[in-house]
Amino acid sequence: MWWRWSGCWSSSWPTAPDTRPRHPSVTSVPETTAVPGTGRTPSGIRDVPAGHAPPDGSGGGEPAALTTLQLLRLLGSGPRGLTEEQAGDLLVRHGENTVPAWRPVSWPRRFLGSLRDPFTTVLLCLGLVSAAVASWGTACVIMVLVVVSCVLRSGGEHHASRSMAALRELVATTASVQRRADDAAPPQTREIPVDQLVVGDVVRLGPGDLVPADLRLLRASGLTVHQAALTGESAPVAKYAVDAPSDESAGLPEPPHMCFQGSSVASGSGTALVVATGADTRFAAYRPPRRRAQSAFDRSVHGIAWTLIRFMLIMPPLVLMADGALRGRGLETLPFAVAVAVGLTPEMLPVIVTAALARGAAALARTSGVIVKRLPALHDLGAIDVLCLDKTGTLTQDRPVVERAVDARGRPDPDVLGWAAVNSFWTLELAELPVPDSLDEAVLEAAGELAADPLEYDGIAALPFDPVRRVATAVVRRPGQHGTHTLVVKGAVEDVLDRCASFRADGAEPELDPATREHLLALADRGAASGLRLLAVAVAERPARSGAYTAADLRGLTFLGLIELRDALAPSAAAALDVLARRGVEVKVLTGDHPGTAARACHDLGLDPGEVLTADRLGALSGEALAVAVGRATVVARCTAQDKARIVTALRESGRSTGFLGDGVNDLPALQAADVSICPRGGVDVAREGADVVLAEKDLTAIDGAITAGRGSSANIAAYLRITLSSNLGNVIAMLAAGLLLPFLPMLPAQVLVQNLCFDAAQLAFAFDRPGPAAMRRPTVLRPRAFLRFITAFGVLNATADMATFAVLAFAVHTTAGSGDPQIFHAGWFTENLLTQAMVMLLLRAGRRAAEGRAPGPVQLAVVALAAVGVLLPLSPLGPLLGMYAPPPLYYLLLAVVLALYGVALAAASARYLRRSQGS
Ligand SMILES: Nc1ncnc2c1ncn2[C@@H]1O[C@H](COP(=O)(O)OP(=O)(O)OP(=O)(O)O)[C@@H](O)[C@H]1O
Ligand SMILES: [Mg+2]
Repeated sequence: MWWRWSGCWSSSWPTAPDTRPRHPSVTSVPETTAVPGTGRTPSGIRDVPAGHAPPDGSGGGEPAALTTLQLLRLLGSGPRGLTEEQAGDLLVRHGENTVPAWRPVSWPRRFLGSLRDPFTTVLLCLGLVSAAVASWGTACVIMVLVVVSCVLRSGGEHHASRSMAALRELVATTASVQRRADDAAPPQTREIPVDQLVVGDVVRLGPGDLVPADLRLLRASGLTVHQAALTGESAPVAKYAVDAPSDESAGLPEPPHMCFQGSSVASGSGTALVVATGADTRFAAYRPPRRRAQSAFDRSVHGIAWTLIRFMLIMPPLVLMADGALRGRGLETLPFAVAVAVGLTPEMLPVIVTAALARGAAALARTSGVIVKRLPALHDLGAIDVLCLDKTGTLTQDRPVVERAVDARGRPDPDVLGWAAVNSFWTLELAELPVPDSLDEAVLEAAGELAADPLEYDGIAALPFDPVRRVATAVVRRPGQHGTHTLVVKGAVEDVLDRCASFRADGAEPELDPATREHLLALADRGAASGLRLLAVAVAERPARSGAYTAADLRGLTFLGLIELRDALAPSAAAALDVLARRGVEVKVLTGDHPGTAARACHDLGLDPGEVLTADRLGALSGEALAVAVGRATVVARCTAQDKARIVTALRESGRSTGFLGDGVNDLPALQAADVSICPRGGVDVAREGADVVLAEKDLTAIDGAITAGRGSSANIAAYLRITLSSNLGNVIAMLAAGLLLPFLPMLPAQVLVQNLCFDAAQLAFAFDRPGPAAMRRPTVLRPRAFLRFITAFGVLNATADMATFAVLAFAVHTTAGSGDPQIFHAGWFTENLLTQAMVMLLLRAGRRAAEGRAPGPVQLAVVALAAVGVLLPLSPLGPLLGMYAPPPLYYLLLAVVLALYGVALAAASARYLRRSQGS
């Protein structure tokens, strides 16, 4: 939006050549501060091109080329941010910060979209065939079927997407913005919804934040940014503030002093000015397609659908040929053949899928505050058989408390805590992180009680904690000692020891030999084994200098000691782990922490840690070998973000449905790799934004609820498919057989279609069913082969009942009326079909033995309505219109016997099926 101000461009803004370091891997704060008024105002004068086109990906446009001061003036802002009033005006004038492509799809467009469904296409083709042979009745009924299913589907989808959008709002991303109540007031940092941001706002960035708009950096500290969504480059890129950019740096496609919407902060922090929002951002112009791999459930459903479509397409010619060959009938059978094919279509499948998932998701949000952001993720949740999670905050509460601080000899030493506090204070202070780390908070709190004062030192520079190096560094200066800088480092024990050359003990600083190193690692292992989290602390003195500090400076440190912190276990974790195990979900803990700490936490929660792996031992393994190694382990410790992702990918590729629960920047790649990504609401923005499922709290119990809801929805969808397809198949077999046996068409096309419409309408009730306990016990998997076996077996059973009906019908008609009337036959079979269908709906519900558990209201209603229509329609005035006359009373009596026998056979077969599917 910045070019809306282009009217006030001047061609004589002063700028200076860029004298900043090019690519500092770490930048100390004073060097990158680019806020005007700090005495480093640009000197030289140069012409800046006026009034250019909007950013076009060819160089970041003018915001990248101007000096910070010019840009702030141009946007009417200042380093302290806008006032609330200014921001309000700008918002009204230029609109919200939303990308147009994210706006919801309209109802009519959804309707047209639903016409593209393969089943609908096949139905439309069949309708055209009927119209071509002037079978108008069939063609009309098919059209009605198409319209009804499309209206239901697009209506359902529209409704579902609206409620999804409302749910997503609840977990929408916010931005930390710095604004002032009025001109005189000091700036205050607060969280606002991202869509309220305006050009000129000053925002704060921290690890895991999404870049909320296109930004120009004012200050940065160790900032690296993932730009994969824009550039495809997966490694984080260093970003730093530049007061007066050179032509060369401003001309780069992604200038180092600009951050663009669509990227996210990997490490470090920064303060930045918003230069473009909404449709004017570069991301709005270029939105890469985000395609996800199909989940196992989608693949099975698609596989089954396409098998059916092929079957439907060969059906009409088959019927025609058989009838032609055996009965000498010609093209007049075509409408019937078409109707048979239509009868096979589960055209309500998309409607049921959307309805079942949307209902499951809504119930989940209501009852446990779990928000499913992508509907199909709900059935993927139901299919999870391995759940990987991080330790901190999931198994533990992530509220660590310092237990003690010890020196290299293992003796309590308050100095160690004092230095740790200096490190925590100055990294937080200099890096301006929006939220402090829980370990830092704990250190500062404990140090406060000791009256240790980090303010005795002056902060020079900071290298905030980074999950790859696992250390945080502060550079400080003692008052009065201007010639010396002290590097204070704290972090994971192994990583700190790797950077130490000596250790402090009893006032001396002997060399750190391998034996002492082993001894110190053993000291840490002992602490970890009792469940403590550990931080090692080290320092080094260096001659003062003005250049930036980098990770390369972290060598030759002096080890001071360890801080031991206790992080209580999450109260509900033990019970939740137990439930997950009983539900057939294997849990794996992938953590960045010490193997001992992780193993102890698992042990205390009743999860056998077995052999504890560390990620470096998995280093060389990949693919299948990695999956096998991880398959045996419960804990993999010292994982980097990439290790977590590698493990999740290997598990997935070995055929397991893998979920991942994590909340940090170091969990992001694994979240992206998993079949289902789960993130608590308190997780970092970028994790929450990309997650499929957001939990109200980081609580394992909620996951169990979500998995159950997923299994419930999938079980209902599977039940719909099994019931519809087996009865449709049964009917087709019976129709083909009857067509060959009888001198007339066994069912008129219109009858086939009306019957089909009744089945479909009744089965919509499955979206409301509560599946039985058996469906909830194991991960839902739809194995197409087992599935096709099921529908064949039950289809044949159904066809047998139909044949028996033909026999009793012939007998009843023969003994009472003496003549076989096609209309009576049609009516008799219609009634039987709808009644058997009603029985099947009751007896083959998901995961239940016959008659186990009462069906919920909608299912009962649908069953009763279906049976009533079956019996009453042929007797009503509509009967003759559809070509049906009432059969004799004797028929109903005999039919009751057939139905009773069928019911018994169905119940026995379904019990057997349930036993076998549980056994496998
Ligand atoms: N703020 C910090 N300063 C210094 N060191 C830290 C800090 N936070 C964590 N560490 C060290 O880094 C190690 C790994 O931490 P990391 O944050 O990567 O994993 P985690 O969050 O502890 O585990 P999980 O992956 O289970 O969430 C910790 O064991 C700790 O020693
Ligand atoms: Mg974490």
